[in-house]
Amino acid sequence: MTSDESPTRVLILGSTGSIGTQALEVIAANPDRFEVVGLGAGGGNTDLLIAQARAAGLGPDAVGVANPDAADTVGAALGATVLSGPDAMTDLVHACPADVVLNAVVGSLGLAPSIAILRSGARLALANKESLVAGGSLVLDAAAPGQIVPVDSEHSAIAQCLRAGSAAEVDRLVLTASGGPFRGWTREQIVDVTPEQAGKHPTWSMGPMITLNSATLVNKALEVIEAHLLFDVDYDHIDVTVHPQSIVHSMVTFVDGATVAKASPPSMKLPIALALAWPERVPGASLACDFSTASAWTFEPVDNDVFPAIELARAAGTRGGSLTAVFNAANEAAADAFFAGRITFPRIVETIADVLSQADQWATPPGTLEEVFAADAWARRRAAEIA
Ligand SMILES: NC(=O)C1=CN([C@@H]2O[C@H](COP(=O)(O)OP(=O)(O)OC[C@H]3O[C@@H](n4cnc5c(N)ncnc54)[C@H](OP(=O)(O)O)[C@@H]3O)[C@@H](O)[C@H]2O)C=CC1
Ligand SMILES: CC(=O)[C@@H](O)[C@H](O)COP(=O)(O)O
Ligand SMILES: [Mn+2]
Repeated sequence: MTSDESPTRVLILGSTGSIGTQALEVIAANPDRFEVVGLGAGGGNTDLLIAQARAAGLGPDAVGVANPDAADTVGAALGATVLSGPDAMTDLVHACPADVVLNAVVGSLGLAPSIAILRSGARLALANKESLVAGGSLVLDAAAPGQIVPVDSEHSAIAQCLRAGSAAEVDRLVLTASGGPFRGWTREQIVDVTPEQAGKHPTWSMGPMITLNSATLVNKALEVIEAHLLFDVDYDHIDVTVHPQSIVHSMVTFVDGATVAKASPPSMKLPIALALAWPERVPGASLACDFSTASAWTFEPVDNDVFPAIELARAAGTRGGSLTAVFNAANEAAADAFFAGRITFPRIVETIADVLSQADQWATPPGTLEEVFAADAWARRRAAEIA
């Protein structure tokens, strides 16, 4: 960016979450480069949202809150009604012209906003991987080339590695996984895992849902689907390796045998800043690796017997249609049941498998968003019944 350019206008959906708050820190550190034009959230933390809106100098017309009661609270504090209700995020996209919209809400409820962002012509800085996994080809069809820029650390890493060669020169994508808090555990050991144990990620501080997904390796399963969709690489050319240090964020192996890796200490500020400024890098976004002291980076295979989620996702993704939406929705419902103490930790992924085994009707490509929503709703119902 040159000094005579105006700042990039950024709208943040999910501003009160882990990604949203880090994005606001990136923006606050670069006021000449970025400007916040709107904020949206669920309504679980009205004090924070009000403080964020005031700090950004936003009026109520640039704020959206899904929960209507929370929206009343936020509106009262900001002096007028804010956008509210289940469509508040898409309404916000329509109300706030932006250059970049960061979709950092959690879950497949991010799908309609992702489509609205793409239709608005803004760049979609995509943290909400569930919207891509659920919407699949519908999301890709709504996007212009290069309009979706990944925020997810692995996919941001792959996008950076791909600068080293052409698409035709790519042999394999290699996603790294931390392995989660139960790496090395047996099937017997994971039976008694509690939500509290599953909420302690070894290397990243993140929201509760993605932290649980990392523990089951469902997060990596969703990321394999995400990588297939974003980079148009077949499932049998996408590998996962367990890298407990979370410093190498993913790799690309090219046809001549070269593997290009992207490394940095675990911080989401780097991929967030890069997605907001894409294709430019933001100086000082994150610390760099320190090679003046000894360190070890290790890689090991995934234990697919104890953690079968990735193999399930490959099978669902390879069969296609809305089965990836079914996978994600079954997981969201099973995760709710686990958090509520109704099922054990291994039953989360077993529930996904059970739901997928009954989901043949959803194997055809969806023609409309409504078909995806129907698959999503069906899978939640089946998962709740099974759980
Ligand atoms: N955290 C991380 O490091 C990473 C996250 N991601 C992905 O980014 C997304 C966000 O994750 P994370 O920040 O950890 O999640 P958090 O749980 O920390 O934050 C979720 C955000 O979504 C908002 N939200 C919840 N329900 C709604 C709703 N109905 N409408 C609008 N907004 C809603 C929450 O608002 P409220 O506070 O009001 O409830 C909150 O702002 C997920 O898809 C995750 O997989 C990807 C890579 C890394
Ligand atoms: C930071 C990020 O992108 C997360 O998706 C992270 O990768 C989760 O860690 P796991 O590798 O344990 O799933
Ligand atoms: Mn990730």
